[in-house]
Amino acid sequence: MTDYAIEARDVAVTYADGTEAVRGIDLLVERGEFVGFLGPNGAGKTTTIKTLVTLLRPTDGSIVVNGFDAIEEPRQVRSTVGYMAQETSIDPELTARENLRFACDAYGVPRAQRDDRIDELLELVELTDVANKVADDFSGGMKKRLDAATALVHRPPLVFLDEPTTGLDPAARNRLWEYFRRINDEGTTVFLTTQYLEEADQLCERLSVIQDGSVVAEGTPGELKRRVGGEILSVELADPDESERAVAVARDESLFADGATIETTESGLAVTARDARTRGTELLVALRDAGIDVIGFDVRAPTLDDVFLAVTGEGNEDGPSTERESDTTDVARSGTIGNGGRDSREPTVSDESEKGNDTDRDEVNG
Ligand SMILES: Nc1ncnc2c1ncn2[C@@H]1O[C@H](COP(=O)(O)OP(=O)(O)OP(=O)(O)O)[C@@H](O)[C@H]1O
Repeated sequence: MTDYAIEARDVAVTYADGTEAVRGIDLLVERGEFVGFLGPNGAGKTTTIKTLVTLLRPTDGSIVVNGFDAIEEPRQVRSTVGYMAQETSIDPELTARENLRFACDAYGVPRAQRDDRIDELLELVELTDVANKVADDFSGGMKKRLDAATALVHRPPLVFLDEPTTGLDPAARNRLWEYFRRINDEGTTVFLTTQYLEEADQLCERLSVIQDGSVVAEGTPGELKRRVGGEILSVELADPDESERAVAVARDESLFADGATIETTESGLAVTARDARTRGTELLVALRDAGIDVIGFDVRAPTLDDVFLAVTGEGNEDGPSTERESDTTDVARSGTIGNGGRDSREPTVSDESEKGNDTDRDEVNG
């Protein structure tokens, strides 16, 4: 048996309108790994996931998931993956238990195993106490936990989580993290996309960053941070209008090692350099000598936000600023996890269609 949960090579997906959403990416995910797939809006994350779970047919390339060919054996792929889509798949009019029963039907879980499986999952996502309440009364976090549980009724060895915590407050997000860690500890391979870089940092062993349909960086969170090239010294000036002059001072004095990046910021300047910490005081002295007042400074290790900015050239404004929804609110009927007007039951990976029957795949070229 192959050691890989996902072996995707040179995968390209072009939509019918000509949009090249994915342009020749390779992804190798070992069984049991927890990997993250990051990228700005529209980078191609969801398209990639939909292709891996066989909802979309690649225009080019090869995909093997859990040892099954995604084009030749989509039914087998679907029976061995769980997919928690960005759009919720739960029916608000059904109870938590009924939603899970529906998912068991859809995934063909043998009748004799259903009750035990449902009890087990309700316990895992801590919804046993509200098992018989309708999902419409659940908070955003509870709905997401139920959503995650429905993706696991058939005990898939590989689960895809597409921005699973978007819109949740930190407490609700933490609770879901715990749950994702637990399923991974139990051996499930997890493929996560997120716009919260802290989430990727906390959970993922390995990350791929995608931009404009191509993978632009790969590595462990630590490797990616080291690639930023040192630490970051931020200097706050009394008069931010002096930023340009402060940058010129920092550059003129050649204070920092080759490869340093010295840029203006809203409040002053920032230096990314291997020796940012050790040469920082010299910069402060040089600024004082130039008559530039400094009111604060800070040296820190790079975060994934810095990595994201360095490799994609884009800030991650969508992440932390996303509308939030409290896990503790009793009724938080969500507008943040919309299904885009589509029937939330369709398409799902539980569809039993075989190769050649593409009615459940989104429209793509090729
Ligand atoms: N059905 C479709 N037809 C045509 N183009 C599409 C379709 N779905 C997505 N796209 C385009 O493909 C590109 C990749 O979209 P995709 O949804 O995969 O990105 P993403 O990284 O998941 O973004 P987000 O974080 O916003 O969900 C975008 O340019 C998007 O507009």
